[in-house]
Amino acid sequence: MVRVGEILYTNVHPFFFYMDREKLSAHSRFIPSIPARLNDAMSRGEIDVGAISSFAYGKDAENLVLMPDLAVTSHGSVGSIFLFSKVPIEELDGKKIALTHSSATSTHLLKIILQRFYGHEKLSYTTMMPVYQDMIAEHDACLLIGDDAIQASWLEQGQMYVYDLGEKWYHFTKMPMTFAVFAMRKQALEQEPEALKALYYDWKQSEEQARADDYEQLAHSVVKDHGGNVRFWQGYFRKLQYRFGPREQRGLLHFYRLGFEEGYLPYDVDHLNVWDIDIGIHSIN
Ligand SMILES: C=C(O[C@@H]1C=C(C(=O)O)C=C[C@H]1O)C(=O)O
Repeated sequence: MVRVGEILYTNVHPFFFYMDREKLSAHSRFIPSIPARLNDAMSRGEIDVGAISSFAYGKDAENLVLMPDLAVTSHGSVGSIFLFSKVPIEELDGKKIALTHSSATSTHLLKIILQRFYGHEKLSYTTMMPVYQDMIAEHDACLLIGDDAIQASWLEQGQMYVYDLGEKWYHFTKMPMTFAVFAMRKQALEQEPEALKALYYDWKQSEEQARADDYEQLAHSVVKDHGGNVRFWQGYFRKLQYRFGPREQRGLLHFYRLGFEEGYLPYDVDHLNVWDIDIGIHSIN
């Protein structure tokens, strides 16, 4: 049985919406959670495959392999990873920032942006539950991701400075930013290649079907759970990129390089191990 991590946020829904879960249940068990929990479960060997934070792949790269061409990426603004701040971003030095406990990529991305790109030196970070009002009550700024960030942006009435981290990353690097990757444990690939192939083809097919429908059916279902309207969600999905080609890979390697230089990664992740279904694992740098 393959244990499959399923991120609960809307941004990964295109991959899961049209999956044939009944057919897959013959060999796969789905475990839904927030990214940070799935990252930990993957590194402890409690799940075998699924979407995790791209940062978590960097931390555990030697034990993991990436599924080809699946990711959650933005080329510029992402629409659901926001820093809400009481002061302009240039004035955040010396201030207190609350971070959502659900993220690994965006929390490190924020630190890189503030420290490396804005040159801020003295920041205090507190990791918290993603409850906007609590976070902002005692801090100068807070970082939210996923549906929590979207909901907070709807609540916020224009009193705060709101920064989209995908846009900031693009502004300073001119590169895309990959937030989630689909990774699997090397051991699982040795033991369950056929089940992993079936999952891969279903994820790919689901994403293609969602895109071919211009995300309409998917958006209708998201409105029921999260509010908003169909056009909003269609626009959100259209803007996100679900490919993981050479440009996205270069952007991710650049993120790892900066993460290593800033001391967040224990080693320089200078290549990605990607699964080629016909050939096996190959290294990209
Ligand atoms: C685009 C997003 O990407 C998510 C951000 C993640 C992180 O910061 O660790 C992890 C998984 C992604 O699905 C989002 O949540 O808004």
